[in-house]
Amino acid sequence: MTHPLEARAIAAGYGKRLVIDGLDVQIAAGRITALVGPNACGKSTLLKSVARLLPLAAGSVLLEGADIHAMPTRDVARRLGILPQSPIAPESITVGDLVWRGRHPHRRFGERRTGKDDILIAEALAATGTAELVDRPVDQLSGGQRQRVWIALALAQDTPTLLLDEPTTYLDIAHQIEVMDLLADLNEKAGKTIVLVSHDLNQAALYASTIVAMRDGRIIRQGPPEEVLDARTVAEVFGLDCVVVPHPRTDRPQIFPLGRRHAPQENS
Ligand SMILES: Nc1ncnc2c1ncn2[C@@H]1O[C@H](COP(=O)(O)OP(=O)(O)OP(=O)(O)O)[C@@H](O)[C@H]1O
Repeated sequence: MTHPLEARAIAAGYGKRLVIDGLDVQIAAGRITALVGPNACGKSTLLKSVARLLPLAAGSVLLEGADIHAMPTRDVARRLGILPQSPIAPESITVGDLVWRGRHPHRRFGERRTGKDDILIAEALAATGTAELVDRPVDQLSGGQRQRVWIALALAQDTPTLLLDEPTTYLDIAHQIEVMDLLADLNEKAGKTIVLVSHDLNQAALYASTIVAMRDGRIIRQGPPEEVLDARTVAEVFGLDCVVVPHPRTDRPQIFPLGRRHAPQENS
């Protein structure tokens, strides 16, 4: 089976320093995959590398089975939507104009905006609760409003695969659930493949069917939350002692940190 996205022995970093080196990952089609791990372990670097936002020092990335580096940019943008960690909007752009940019990869030069564009933009604004912000300049929004507008842009792009770097940062708890429910819905109903970076292990456990746990630029464990999110992995990846209890509704593992771990990890 062809994976929507696959990294083969990739190396990437900044300047001469490689953050990831010889890393393999296969993203399952039609699933939600969460990348978790401590600050600076390389989650964003991995996401940017597979999205072609960062050059590879070695290895290859396959998007729907084809070498992403050999693909025209427009073709990549039709297949892959990405929400980077700190996206920067053009100065004074309005919400409506920013979300409209999500439609650009789908049109030829000079082609007019169509009814389908209008529908997809309206849907993206409605799904993210940003329709009433449509005429506001993006740089005057709150952090949470802005984050939802960027998600709307990624949705308007209407790609089969979405990569989202910490999509719920800046969001209050209700909006976090709203965005995660929206992603779950897109995954279930539209079959979208979703890869997200998350610092919230419990949220990742609830929504993702695959957890990829990273440390020091390497994948330490990968699999369903029930298999990956145990006390041993949390100790190994984050250096924390914790208890794991099943979520009362879903039975998915939920982590309660007890404190930093002082004992050597090998003795766990
Ligand atoms: N633009 C950059 N230039 C130089 N070094 C960078 C750059 N971006 C990231 N790094 C470094 O690469 C390493 C991995 O960073 P990365 O952003 O991939 O980590 P992360 O796991 O996403 O972290 P966080 O959870 O803090 O967002 C870090 O040491 C970081 O300082």
